[in-house]
Parts: sequence; C-alpha cells; structure tokens
Amino acid sequence: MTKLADIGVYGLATMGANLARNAAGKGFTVAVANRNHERTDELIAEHGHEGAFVPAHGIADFVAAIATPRPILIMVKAGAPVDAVIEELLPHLDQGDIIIDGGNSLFTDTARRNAYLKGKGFRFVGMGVSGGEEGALIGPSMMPGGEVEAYERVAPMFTRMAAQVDGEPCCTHIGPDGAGHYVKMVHNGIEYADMQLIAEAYDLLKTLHGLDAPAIGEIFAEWNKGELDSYLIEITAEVLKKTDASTGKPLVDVITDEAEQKGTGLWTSKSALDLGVPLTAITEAVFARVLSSRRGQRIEAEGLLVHAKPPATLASDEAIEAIRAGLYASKIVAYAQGFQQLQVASDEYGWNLKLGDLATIWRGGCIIRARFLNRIREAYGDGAPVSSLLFEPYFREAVLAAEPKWRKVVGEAIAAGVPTPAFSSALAYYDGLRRARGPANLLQGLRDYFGAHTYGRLDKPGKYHTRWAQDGSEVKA
Ligand SMILES: NC(=O)C1=CN([C@@H]2O[C@H](COP(=O)(O)OP(=O)(O)OC[C@H]3O[C@@H](n4cnc5c(N)ncnc54)[C@H](OP(=O)(O)O)[C@@H]3O)[C@@H](O)[C@H]2O)C=CC1
Ligand SMILES: O=C(CO)[C@H](O)[C@H](O)COP(=O)(O)O
Repeated sequence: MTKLADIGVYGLATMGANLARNAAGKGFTVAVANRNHERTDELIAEHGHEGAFVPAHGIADFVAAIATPRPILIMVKAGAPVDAVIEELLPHLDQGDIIIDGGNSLFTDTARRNAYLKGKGFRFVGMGVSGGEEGALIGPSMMPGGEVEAYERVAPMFTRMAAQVDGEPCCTHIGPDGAGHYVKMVHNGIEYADMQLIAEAYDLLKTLHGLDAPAIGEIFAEWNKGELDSYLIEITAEVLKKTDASTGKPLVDVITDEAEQKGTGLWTSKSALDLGVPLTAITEAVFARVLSSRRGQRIEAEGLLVHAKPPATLASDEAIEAIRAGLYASKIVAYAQGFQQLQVASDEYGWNLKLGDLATIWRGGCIIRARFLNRIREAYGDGAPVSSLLFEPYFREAVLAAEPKWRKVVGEAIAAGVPTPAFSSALAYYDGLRRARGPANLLQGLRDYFGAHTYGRLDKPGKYHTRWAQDGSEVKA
C-alpha cells in the first residue's frame, strides 16, 4: 500500500508543480492534483521518477491520500480560485487539517479566509512564496503567516524546501493573519521598483549614450560584481545578451515595450496611500508599467509632441559609473521606503514584524535577493527601532557618496527628454526627506484661505485661522 502523503499540493502550474517536485526531491511523499487533470498526468509522466508522488484526479481521492492532520498547499491563481478550491476541499477535510495558500493573495483576503476557516475548526496559513519557477524547484523564499501552531506543523517541511543561506533557511513565521501575504506583497512592490530602476538604467545607456543591448548586458554583468550584486542585475545581463533566433537581433529589441502586471505592486501602493507612507519609488514603477501599457497613445504622442532627440553622448567610464551610482542610490531609497511601509503596517495591524528576519529570508531564493540585504539585516539586527534605512551608517554613506553622480544623471536625463520616473522620484524623495523646512507652509495657507482648514504656527502652539478675504485678522481655532 502507498504511504500516506506528507503534504498535498493542489494547483500544478509553474509554482505548484515545482514546489511539489521540490518537496518530493527532499524525500517527502506528495499528493498532487489540479483542476485540469492533464497537468497532474504531465507532472507524473515527466517527473514522477524524481520522488514519491501520489497523483489524484478527484478532490476526495486527493484528500484521502494525505496523512492527518493534512497540510494542503494551494497554488492556484489568486482571488476567487482560492476560495473555490477551499470550498471544494472543505467537505473532505477533518478538524485540524491545515490549508496553506501559497499564491499571491491579497492580505485582506487571507485575513478573511483565516477567520472563516478557524470558525469551521480548520487551520490556515497564508504564505508568500518567491523565486519563480527555478526558486520553487530548488529552494524559494517562503513567508508563512497565520497561527504559529499551524505553521509549526509544516515548518519542518518548508524549512527544508526553502533556499538556504549560510546554513539558515529562507523561511520563517512572519506574523498572524495576512502578515505573510502582506510581506510578500511588499517584496513584489520592491521587485517592481528594482526592475523599473534597471529598465531606466538600460534606457539611459541606450538612449543617452547609444549603446546596444549586448554592450549594455556586459555593463550589467560588470555591475553584478560590485555592490549591485543581485539576481535581478544578473538576469538583466542575460536578457540583454540574448539573440533572437528568428531575426538575429537582440531579443530585447523585438519584445514589445508594454509591461503587464498581476496586481501586487498596485496593492502595495494602495496600502501605502492608506497607511500614509511616502512610497514613491514603487508607486512610480506601477505608473510606469501603466504608461507603458498605453502603447497606442504613446505612438500618437510621439508624432504630436515632437521632440528633437539630442545626439548620443560618449559612453565614458565616468558616464557609466554615474548611472550605476544613481541606480544604487535609487535602489536604496526604494528599499528604505518599502521597509518603512512594512514597519508602519506592522504597527497598524499589530503584527510585530521582525524586519531583520525579512531581510534574512530574502537573501536567498526570492526575486529580489541581493548582496545588500545583508546590510539591511545588520541595520535591523539589534532590534532597535530604525526610523529610515537611509539614516543607518552604511546606507547614509552610500547615498551621500552617490549623490553628485545621481543628481548629474537625473539632470542629464531631464535635459535630454529621457524619462526616469523612478530615478527622479527617488532623488526627489531624498531631497524632500532631508529638508527640515519644505514648502507645505504655503499649502496650509492656501487650504486655510479657501476652506478655513486652519494652520499651525512655528512660534506658538495651537491651530489658527486667518480671515483672508474679510478683515485679514488671525483667530485662534
Ligand atoms: N509564476 C510565478 O513566478 C509566481 C507565482 N506566484 C503565485 O503563485 C500562484 C500560482 O502561480 P502559477 O503557478 O504561476 O499559476 P497561475 O497563477 O498561472 O494559475 C494557474 C493555476 O491556477 C489554477 N486555477 C485557476 N483557476 C482555478 C479555479 N477556479 N479552480 C481551480 N484551479 C484554478 C489552474 O488550474 P488549471 O490548470 O485547471 O487551469 C492552474 O493550476 C499565483 O497566486 C501566483 O500569483 C507566486 C510567486 C511566483
Ligand atoms: O510573485 C512573483 C515574483 O515574486 C510573480 O512572478 C508575480 O507574477 C510578479 O508580479 P507581476 O506579474 O505583477 O510582474
């Protein structure tokens, strides 16, 4: 008789199939099922020899194949499909079974599902997983949230499946309710900003300095040897150096310039607005994708809002270094903003997030893995509150050193009409942050003028209103 499975994986597209193979490869017995049975059959036909799989076509057979209390990992499209799969599973489950949603679910959905399943006597873990196809197979970064007891039941499996860095698994319990999915959402937001910054650096090298894709790929490969060392810089070099088999051109030159998105970046920005966090880099990255997707309008605008492109300037070592420095400084701002959002969300929702632990589990397996996450881990290491990563010695010195080059690059981009929304907004945030007195005094004056909204004064406490359009006198509000 086949041994009962240690875990069930429902949903066998890119992520589910590879996580199932990962678990089986580590010696766990894995029950597998998918709505469309062909995926199940394909997985077994192609990879069944890699470990102990128990394929099932029906939900009842799938559930019956798993040892109780059953850990069932759902890896389906986020949104209504997750609820649909949960409803299908419920009649077959026993009290205490654990449903784990490993997709990119919205954290408020996770909180709702957690309460719903708890009310029915089941346990629920909302877990962010990052690493894409390869990470899922060889070791992703895993961000489980929900009840600690439920996580503890699956921790021995997940910590073995996760990527390992310096002997530590890239998996830790994040916090209650939707905390795991919230953290994954912000991870993806940072991923958006990181990728937008990379795209802008590519555009600067291409449009300002006239370099072709393979040459830019070489520059990224070189940058990957230094402080920018990261998975995204590494794969940027590979993408830029790839030749299209059918045209002989660089592949990137024949890919349409319309970025798609599945929602996590947008959710991160929405949450930042709700929480009052100035999350400019990620939000600009979301808007840049939106603008890119309006290709028809951009084509029309190019013909109407004619702009004489200045000739490309020499790609000197100094010019390339200025772009690298601007990219690094902007990236630091993006991470500083993302981590501030995590802190504010943690305080707002009472999650007690350990930000150093997040940097630790993002060092391996995930899409934003990067050498400098070690620095973020150090910054949060002693548990003392961090107002902004930009105030921490390593990052403060890094942005101060990069600043002249960063400012020069942004200035040149603006002068030449090359859009750099993420570079520019990161610099604007930096300039705004380090300015003890900005121009919002005028905003307050205007608000008070048209709406009697009142203002505070520097020289005395309290709120005041000026009768702007009447006798001009000031009254205490
Ligand atoms: N791809 C990636 O790099 C990453 C993805 N994720 C997240 O992981 C989850 C899975 O991603 P991925 O593997 O790419 O798969 P997809 O997001 O492309 O989803 C496809 C899977 O969802 C199933 N599905 C869709 N609708 C339903 C439904 N109503 N009922 C049952 N099953 C349904 C499909 O079944 P069928 O085959 O029958 O159509 C298939 O198994 C998603 O939430 C995604 O956002 C997280 C990290 C990285
Ligand atoms: O979670 C992921 C990586 O971490 C997924 O690849 C996700 O789909 C990326 O987001 P988008 O599709 O919006 O670019």
